Amino acid sequence: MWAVEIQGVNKSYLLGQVRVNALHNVTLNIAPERFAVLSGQSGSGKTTLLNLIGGIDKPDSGHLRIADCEISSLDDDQCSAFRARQLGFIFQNFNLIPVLTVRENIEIPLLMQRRSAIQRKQATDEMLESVGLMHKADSLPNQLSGGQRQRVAIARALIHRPALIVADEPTANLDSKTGAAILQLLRRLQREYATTVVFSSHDPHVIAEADDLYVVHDGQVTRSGAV
Ligand SMILES: Nc1ncnc2c1ncn2[C@@H]1O[C@H](COP(=O)(O)OP(=O)(O)OP(=O)(O)O)[C@@H](O)[C@H]1O
Repeated sequence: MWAVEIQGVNKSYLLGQVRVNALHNVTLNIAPERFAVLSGQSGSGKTTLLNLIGGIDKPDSGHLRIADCEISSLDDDQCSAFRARQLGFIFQNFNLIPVLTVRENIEIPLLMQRRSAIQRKQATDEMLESVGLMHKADSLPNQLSGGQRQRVAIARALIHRPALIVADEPTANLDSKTGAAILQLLRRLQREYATTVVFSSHDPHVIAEADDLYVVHDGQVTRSGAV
């Protein structure tokens, strides 16, 4: 079974009267428990591809199987339920909820799964320890540094033990030292939690960490093989 199986996927956007072909006949497979990096220039199609893998958007044609589920054929409710159970997301801009504390942000995926208060507390404490933020549990996101915010986002992405984590340039808004620390943290937890990560970036340090590298160019994807 593949963690991500994509066959003949096409995606275009209508920009006024002009149709922009963002992805053209993309076929790729990612094995479970890999740290897969999508690299490519700005505008090459990385975010479009991650949005399809994460079930945020749908392809015009082709097949997408994620964790053994054909997500391109799910309706909106089924897709939301699938995302809540099987996927974790990490974004460039952190996307934390500003009025919730660090602890409350991290436990959101467990609330969506209606886990009990005791289960949520136990799992959140474990994640706070893993990402080194126990001392910030009751802080709000705007009281944290960029690196700390991304640690919260990593904890939130992992807490429900998803099959796959989709990370769209999560180090792009961080200085190089903080970015390197975030990369190492995610790499360590990806191994510890035996999950698959699909990470988009054009940073050579991220590319050097890849188990598998895919290069996106003008909406087409080629595999560069194990690094
Ligand atoms: N909502 C949209 N409407 C119209 N065109 C879009 C839309 N989203 C993306 N595009 C176009 O699709 C192509 C791929 O964009 P995409 O955002 O996937 O690239 P990217 O590789 O993620 O770029 P970056 O590294 O700058 O984020 C680009 O030509 C872009 O202009």
